[in-house]
Amino acid sequence: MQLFTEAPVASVPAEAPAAGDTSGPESHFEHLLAEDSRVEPRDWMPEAYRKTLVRQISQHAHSEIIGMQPEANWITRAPSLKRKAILMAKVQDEAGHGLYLYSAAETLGTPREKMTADLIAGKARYSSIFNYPALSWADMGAIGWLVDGAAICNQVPLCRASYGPYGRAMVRICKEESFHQRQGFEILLELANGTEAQREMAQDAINRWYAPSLMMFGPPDDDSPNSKQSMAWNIKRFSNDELRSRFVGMIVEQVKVLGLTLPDDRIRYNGDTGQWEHGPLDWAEFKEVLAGRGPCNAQRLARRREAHEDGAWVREAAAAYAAKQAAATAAAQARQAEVA
Ligand SMILES: CC(C)(COP(=O)(O)OP(=O)(O)OC[C@H]1O[C@@H](n2cnc3c(N)ncnc32)[C@H](O)[C@@H]1OP(=O)(O)O)[C@@H](O)C(=O)NCCC(=O)NCCSC(=O)Cc1ccccc1
Repeated sequence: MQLFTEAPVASVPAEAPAAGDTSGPESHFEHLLAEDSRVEPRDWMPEAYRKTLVRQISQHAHSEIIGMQPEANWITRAPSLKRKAILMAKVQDEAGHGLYLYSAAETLGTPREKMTADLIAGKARYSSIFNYPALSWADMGAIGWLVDGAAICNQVPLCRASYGPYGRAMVRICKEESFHQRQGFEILLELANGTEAQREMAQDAINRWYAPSLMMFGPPDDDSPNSKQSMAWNIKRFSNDELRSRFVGMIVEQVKVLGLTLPDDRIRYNGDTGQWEHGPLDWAEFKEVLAGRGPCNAQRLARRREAHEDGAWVREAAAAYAAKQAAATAAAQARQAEVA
């Protein structure tokens, strides 16, 4: 069974300006985009391009970190040692994704401390999906299948994003998300083939996560202020609606393997447009969640703040150790200089 539809591409190195292209850094930047090549941290870039990347990459990093919470809540309640080990590994992977992404954003000149401060102050966005509660074990299946599935659909094209550090981080992240999606699907498959109560639990989880997972792709194209410019800069390769349609086409087939249903009887393939269509989504609810008034926004931020405060001693210890190492290195260099 095909779980995701597009293979990640290898990174394309930034090329030197073409012969004759000596008219300045702006034209080098335009040349890189025209050649569909990578822009690297050393390259000149318009301030608006830098700002857009910091916005998107930091939001993405925050989503990975906040996104650990709904599943971390279930680690102690996983139904077996094997499930517990798998879930723990998955949640750790999400932390790793957050760290790659913060590192990618830092290459644009924004320190991680600033991004974290914005998040815990409630000033930064993270994906709407993580403001919904995980109510049963079946939600671990639905999150893996639908949430990681939507993340893959959105992120595989980002492997070709024009900014090198972002695109390269996405290649690795997509490989891991693909495993996450399979583990979620497998949880649901086992429940779907279990007792009647387990089957109902799986269906209930799909019913609750379906619409929020479709909203992960962002507002409809005619209400997406950033898409046009991000596509012109080769950051986004497809529009929000195109990716949403692709995702619907993927899960509508996969749900048949589960023997379960999607809570949407308006799904159909439109042969004229080549797009999968779905029933209406509640965009008023989406806006409420983005405004901080979703079911779990307050809880997610409070938990993130608490974890940051609890981690203060680790940051202090790491800084003290680094200072000690730097002093020892400086002393050794001074001794060597004396001997020489
Ligand atoms: C597609 C989009 C999300 C939005 O397109 P854009 O062109 O950037 O914006 P557009 O003009 O269309 O929107 C207007 C405004 O609405 C905001 N907004 C839109 N949608 C959302 C939303 N859903 N939630 C919250 N806000 C949203 C948007 O920021 C903008 O506001 P701003 O102007 O900033 O104030 C894009 O940023 C992207 O591809 N990001 C990278 C992928 C990424 O971040 N993935 C995260 C999930 S990772 C994951 O799940 C892995 C995992 C699995 C399991 C467990 C743990 C982890």
